[in-house]
Amino acid sequence: QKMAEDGLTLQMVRDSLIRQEDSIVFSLIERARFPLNSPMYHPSYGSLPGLSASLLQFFVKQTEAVQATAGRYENPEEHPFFPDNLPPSLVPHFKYPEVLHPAAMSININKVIWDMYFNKLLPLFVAPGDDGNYASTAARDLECLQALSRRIHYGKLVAEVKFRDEQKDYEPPIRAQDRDTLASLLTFADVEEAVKKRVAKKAMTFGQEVKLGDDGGKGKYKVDPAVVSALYGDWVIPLTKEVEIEYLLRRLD
Ligand SMILES: C=C(O[C@@H]1C=C(C(=O)O)C=C[C@H]1O)C(=O)O
Repeated sequence: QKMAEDGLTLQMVRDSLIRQEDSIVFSLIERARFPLNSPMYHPSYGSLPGLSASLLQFFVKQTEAVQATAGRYENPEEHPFFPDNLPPSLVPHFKYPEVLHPAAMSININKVIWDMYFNKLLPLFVAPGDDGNYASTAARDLECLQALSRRIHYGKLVAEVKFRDEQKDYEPPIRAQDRDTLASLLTFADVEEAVKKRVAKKAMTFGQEVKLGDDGGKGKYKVDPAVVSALYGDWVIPLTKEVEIEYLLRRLD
């Protein structure tokens, strides 16, 4: 009956995930303009009023505080990386559609996304080196993190539509808190394959050198399409499914 209210369909949710691929690929391309710039990831670089935090951590916390004040986290699609002690929104309340079960609010896997991004992904697509552009680089990192986080937590909406479409199939494994059965119910291997191929193609299309006349830089991309495909196959898709499962486990609470 809720379905009629908000008209949400699996196709709409998938279209949004496809659109979000653009943001993810572009944010990776923008980050790849800068080398690793590792000093900003070391705790106690500079003299920051955040005690032992790295410059990057300081940057993210301060930016999230500003964005929280401007209402960013009022949107159920947004999840902060440092949710503790965020200031309240100071803008008038916007009535976002209430689509999800209230338990969705308790799910935030940004710690896992943070570790994956800095420890695994980053070294795969940025050049080594240091050009001193730490603030710009930190801003690009946060763009990547936020785009990835939004996509992965979109799993809540994916799970909600799948649950509504096949409530009878989902209820028994939810009651049994059976993760494996839920995982196989919500998996569509053909969709996953298409996603991995499409993001590689987007990395080729968006990351090519655009030239007039001769196609000089053929085969050279700003971010390796194979890395983008692996990012999705190894982390984005599995983490989206993890969010889907966490949501479904609480769906009947
Ligand atoms: C997101 C979905 O659920 C699962 C996860 C996918 C993904 O993260 O891209 C793709 C297919 C499903 O196995 C979906 O069905 O679209």
